[in-house]
Amino acid sequence: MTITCKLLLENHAQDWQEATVHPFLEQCQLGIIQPQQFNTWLMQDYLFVVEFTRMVGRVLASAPPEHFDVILGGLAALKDELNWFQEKATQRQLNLNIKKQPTCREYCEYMQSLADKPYPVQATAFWAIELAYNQGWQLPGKMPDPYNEFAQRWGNTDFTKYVKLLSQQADEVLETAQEDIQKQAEESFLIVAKFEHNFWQMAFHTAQHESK
Ligand SMILES: Cc1ncc(C[n+]2csc(CCO)c2C)c(N)n1
Repeated sequence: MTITCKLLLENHAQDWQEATVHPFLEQCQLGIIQPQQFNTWLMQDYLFVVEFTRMVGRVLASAPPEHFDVILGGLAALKDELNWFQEKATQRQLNLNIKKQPTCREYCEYMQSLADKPYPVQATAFWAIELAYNQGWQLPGKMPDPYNEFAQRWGNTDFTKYVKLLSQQADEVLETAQEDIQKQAEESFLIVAKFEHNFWQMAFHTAQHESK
């Protein structure tokens, strides 16, 4: 049987729940997240998005030309995204010239390792990483300021449509992929889910002295 993005979400509902539902996001929604927790997330996520941008560049390099439109759209959005992170950091007087925490570093190393994987595996991981934020920031419901800006950024309908297109592209190539490649795609989905959970944990359990 062919694996699809929908089936991955159905077959691994528990793992996906842990990736997208977390006290960090719930406490943003309640307006009670501590600044050092939020700032740790913001700074580490900037470093993550830098590496993610490189990953998307490599996904483009592996993709068939019919998939370029969507991926190039994603890369254009990342240009804006990186500038926006810098703006947010400046507003909060955060220095982005910092080291990655181990969880962030391991996730980034994993994204680098995807370069050696067949395109259907890369396309599945790419979709899963984007979906994690699309759902995670949307599920808790309307957030108070200043978190609403973050929730809107990744929970809005245009971003949801873009993530849907990513799933269609992944499904399309999974359909003709050999069984062992489908298996690798499934593994990549589970690894992304685990790293997403760990990333929330990292920010949520940050110690005060580690936040700057
Ligand atoms: C840990 C972590 N996982 C996923 C994303 C999702 N994401 C990566 S780049 C980007 C902008 C649009 O492509 C989005 C939403 C993230 N930021 N951080």
